[in-house]
Amino acid sequence: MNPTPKGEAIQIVNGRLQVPDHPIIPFVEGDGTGRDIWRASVRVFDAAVALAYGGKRKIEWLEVLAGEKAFQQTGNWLPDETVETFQKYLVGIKGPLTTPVGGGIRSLNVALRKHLDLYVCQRPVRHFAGVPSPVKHPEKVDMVIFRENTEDVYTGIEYRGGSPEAAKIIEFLQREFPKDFAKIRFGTPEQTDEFRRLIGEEPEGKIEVGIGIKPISRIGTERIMAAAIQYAINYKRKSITIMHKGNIQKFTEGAFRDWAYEYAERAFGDYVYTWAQWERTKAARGEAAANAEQKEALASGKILVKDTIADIIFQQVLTRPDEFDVIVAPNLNGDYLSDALAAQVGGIGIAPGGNINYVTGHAIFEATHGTAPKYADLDKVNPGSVILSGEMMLRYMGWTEAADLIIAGLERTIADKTVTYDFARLMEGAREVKTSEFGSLIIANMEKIAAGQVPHPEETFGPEILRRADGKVYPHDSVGAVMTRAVVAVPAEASLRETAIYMRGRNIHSVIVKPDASGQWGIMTMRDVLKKVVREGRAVDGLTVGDLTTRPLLSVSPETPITECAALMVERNIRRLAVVENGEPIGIISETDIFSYVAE
Ligand SMILES: NC(=O)C1=CN([C@@H]2O[C@H](COP(=O)(O)OP(=O)(O)OC[C@H]3O[C@@H](n4cnc5c(N)ncnc54)[C@H](OP(=O)(O)O)[C@@H]3O)[C@@H](O)[C@H]2O)C=CC1
Ligand SMILES: O=C(O)CCC(=O)C(=O)O
Ligand SMILES: [Mg+2]
Repeated sequence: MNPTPKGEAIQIVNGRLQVPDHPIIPFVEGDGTGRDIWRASVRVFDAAVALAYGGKRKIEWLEVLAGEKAFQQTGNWLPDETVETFQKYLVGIKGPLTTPVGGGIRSLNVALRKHLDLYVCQRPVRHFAGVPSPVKHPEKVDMVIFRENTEDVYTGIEYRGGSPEAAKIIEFLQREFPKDFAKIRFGTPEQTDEFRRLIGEEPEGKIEVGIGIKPISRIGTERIMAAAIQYAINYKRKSITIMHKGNIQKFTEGAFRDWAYEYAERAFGDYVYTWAQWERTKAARGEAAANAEQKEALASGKILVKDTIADIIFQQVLTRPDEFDVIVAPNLNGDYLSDALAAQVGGIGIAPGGNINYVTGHAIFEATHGTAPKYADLDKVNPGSVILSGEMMLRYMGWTEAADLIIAGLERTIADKTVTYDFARLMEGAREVKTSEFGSLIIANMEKIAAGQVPHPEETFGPEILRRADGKVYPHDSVGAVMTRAVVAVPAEASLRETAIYMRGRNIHSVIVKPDASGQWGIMTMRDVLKKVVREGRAVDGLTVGDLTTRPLLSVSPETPITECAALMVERNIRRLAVVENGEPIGIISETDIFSYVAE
């Protein structure tokens, strides 16, 4: 390990991350393609931070060893020091690490998640304009997988067929649960040999049955569900789908579904409406009453919590992607689904993730893909997944400006059709570039965007979600503590129809309108559409958001006491206000936010 760099540790105080200007962030470069990818990615992270904060902030990187490099240098695949360093510094990032199939070491990736109890594997899946995709409407894919990250068959309690351990478990089942033992198809030498004879093979007089154990707990289910619901509330997501194979695995995945529903209703009843509620109402008062209840709940802004069985979900996310938003899954289902969904938006080269414990604050960000060994050291693969994992890390730290810049630089680079082999092979007119070149182009584009030399790509592509207040702490009874922190900003030229479709899809009632020539931000609300278009009988086509925008923004600061804000809203007869800090909108405060505060 390198000597500890100058800088300070990120800490968590009263459940909030405290990020110094020079945080020490441990990283593992990873095996295989990890080396090329890390070299390109770290340059992008450093450039984004430097451009966003003009030298005031800087990440002090601390390399820690894991995988092949660790084994070569220390004889240990995952040195204790690595785990301790991630423990100490709270937030880190890693490249992929190799796991052999059928034997050898257990996964180091999984070991790290378990050591730090990183119970959330958060994998956003969204489409970047211009990225090639095998589906017709990749832009409809905007989902976030919340994969439970510490339980399930991923726990790794397994016994090799023919081993004394497997024999012991089988004997135990035979003795204590004979009915269940009888379900093992080849659990006795007689059963095994009978089939061997049938296919003309010699009997062997022995059994070889591998045994795996799948633990799924109530508390483990509740904490992943809590993270998913909180995310859906914070980011105005409209539904949460529980993915499970509970029809077959009744007491593990079936229980996962039931516990998730129960918890959602118990802990977040004011925010969600569940299909379990719908079923109960249907049983008591009929289907029409259940439908009416659901309709009313969703109209009031509640998030729909539903479930889907794990096999059919793979078809539904392809054929009806707009019906899926946040997806909560047990460990293995989430693993499968994240690779499959990545394909819909351009593949695993652009699939980021974060392993997070929202209680302790520990987090290690990493790509969804593995080491892709056939491409190792060829400077060929797409570094996009690690770059976007770093973008998630910066957002988690509250360094939103740097994160935004990475997204903008990446979007511009893709829009320019300068891409790595995986996109180039599917994109007409693309110029294939190396891993390192792709990183350099993102940096060059970020520099131009920061200097205002090229339009920010989001200005061309429509709605942008501003998350300027992520990670900031405001006084308990102030607007900042209860406001909605994700602000949807659109350019005034955006079409009204497209914006209305976007707002309806996400159940949002207002959008912030980007500054006009005088630098003033504006707002357009659902009510403006009713008042200025529908009531007046105007045709929607041809109208832009700018036609309905109110400028300047009527706003409050995040420090405004909630009582004062409520008085202003009542006095002016308005339902929502922008929250502005240093001249920039950082949130929206609505009647519903204030009502939730009162209810809590
Ligand atoms: N978190 C982790 O560290 C993970 C580690 N692994 C480990 O990685 C090793 C290899 O696993 P494997 O199943 O081959 O899966 P990989 O994800 O490593 O690679 C599978 C295929 O995905 C494509 N791919 C992967 N990374 C990129 C990239 N950066 N840019 C473009 N395309 C990419 C390539 O497709 P194509 O051939 O079409 O070009 C590649 O052949 C295993 O030991 C596995 O256990 C796996 C997943 C996660
Ligand atoms: O640890 C590994 O090797 C594979 C892990 C994996 O595929 C994942 O977590 O998505
Ligand atoms: Mg995987």
